[in-house]
Amino acid sequence: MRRGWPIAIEAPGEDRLVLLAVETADAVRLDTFAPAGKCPVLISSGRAATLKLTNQLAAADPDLPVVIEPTPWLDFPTATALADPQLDLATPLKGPFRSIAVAQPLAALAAIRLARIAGLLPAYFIDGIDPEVTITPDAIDRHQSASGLMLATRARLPVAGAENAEIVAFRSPDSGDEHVALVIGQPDGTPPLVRLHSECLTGDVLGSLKCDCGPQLHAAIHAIADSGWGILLYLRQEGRGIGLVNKLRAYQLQDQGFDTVDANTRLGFAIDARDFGVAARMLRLLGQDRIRLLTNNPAKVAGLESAGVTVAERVPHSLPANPHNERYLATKRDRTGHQL
Ligand SMILES: Nc1nc2c(ncn2[C@@H]2O[C@H](COP(=O)(O)OP(=O)(O)OP(=O)(O)O)[C@@H](O)[C@H]2O)c(=O)[nH]1
Ligand SMILES: [Zn+2]
Repeated sequence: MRRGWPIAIEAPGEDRLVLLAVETADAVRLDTFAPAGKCPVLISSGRAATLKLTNQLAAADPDLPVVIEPTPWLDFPTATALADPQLDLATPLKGPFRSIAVAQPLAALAAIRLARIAGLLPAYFIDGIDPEVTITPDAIDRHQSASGLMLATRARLPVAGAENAEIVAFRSPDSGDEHVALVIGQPDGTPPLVRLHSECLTGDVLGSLKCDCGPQLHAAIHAIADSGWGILLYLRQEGRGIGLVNKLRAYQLQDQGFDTVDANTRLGFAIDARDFGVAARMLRLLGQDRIRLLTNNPAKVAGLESAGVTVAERVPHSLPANPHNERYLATKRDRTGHQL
C-alpha cells in the first residue's frame, strides 16, 4: 500500500474487497485499477460523519466504513479531498455524493485498521482490477498483536536521572515495531513503579511545547529512580497509534482550530488507537504482573488490567502547563477522561 499497489482483503464469509489506497494512488494508477474511469471510494465512519456522508440507509451500523457511489465527478482530486481533511475549510467539496452500505463489512473494517498501521489516510478506491495479492483480517491484526513479542536483547544503559538502568528491547516476527523497556534500579520484591510512555518524536526529541510528553518522560525517569526501582516502557505508538505523519496532519487541523479529539475524528481515526496489550506482555516478560502505574489516563489502567496486569495503585503524573499545551491538557481532562 505504501508503494501505491492495490491489495485485496478476504474475510471469512465475504467476497474479496479489492482496494487501492487513495493517499499513495495517482491518476495513472487509478486508471490502471479502474479502466472504466469510475470507481467507488471507501472512507471511515468518522470521516463520513465529518463530511455528513454517513450511510444514508436507515439501519446502518454507525461504526462501519461507508462506500461513496461512483459518479463522473468522483475523480482522483475529488477522492483526495474526500480522504484528506486538510483542505476541508479551504475548498468546498464537489458533489452530490451518495453513500451506500459496504458489502464486505469485516474486510472494510480491517482495511481501516490496515491504513492506520501503514500510517496512511484511511480511504480507498475499491472494486477495481483484482491484484490477486490477498491478505486476511487475521494477518492484519497479528501485526499489532502482543502474543509474538519476545525479549530480543538487554544491556546496561546509564541515563540522565538514573545511572543504574538497563535497557531491554523487544521484537515480534509480525511487525517492525521495536519496543523498549528501561529498568531502573534493582527489583526488590515490591511492585515496580511503571510508566507507559507512547512515542512522541516532536515532544521527546524536539522539545515540542504542544504536548506534555517530553517533560513527562524525564519526570517519569526521576520519579522511578526516586521510588527505588521501576520500569519505563517506551512504546512505539506515535501519535496515540496513528503514526507520525497522521499526527502532524492532526496538528495542522489543530492550527485550524480543531482540538486533539476532533482532529483525529476528521482524519477518520479513533481518538486513541493504542493497544496496551503490548505493554502488558512486556511487563510479563520482565516477570512483573503487579505494578504501580504513573498515569492520569484511566484507559491505561483498564488496558493493563484487561490484559492480566494488576495495577495496585495509580500514581498521578501531571506537569505544569505552558501557553502552547494548555488547550491540549484541558481537552484531555474534559473529553478523554484524564484525571489531572
Ligand atoms: N493523534 C494525536 N496524538 C497526540 C497528540 N498530542 C500528543 N499525541 C500523542 O499522544 C501520546 C502521548 O500520550 P501519553 O504520554 O501516553 O499520555 P496520555 O495517554 O495522555 O496519558 P498519561 O500521560 O499517562 O496520563 C504520544 O504518542 C503522542 O505522540 C495529538 O494532538 N494528536
Ligand atoms: Zn507529545
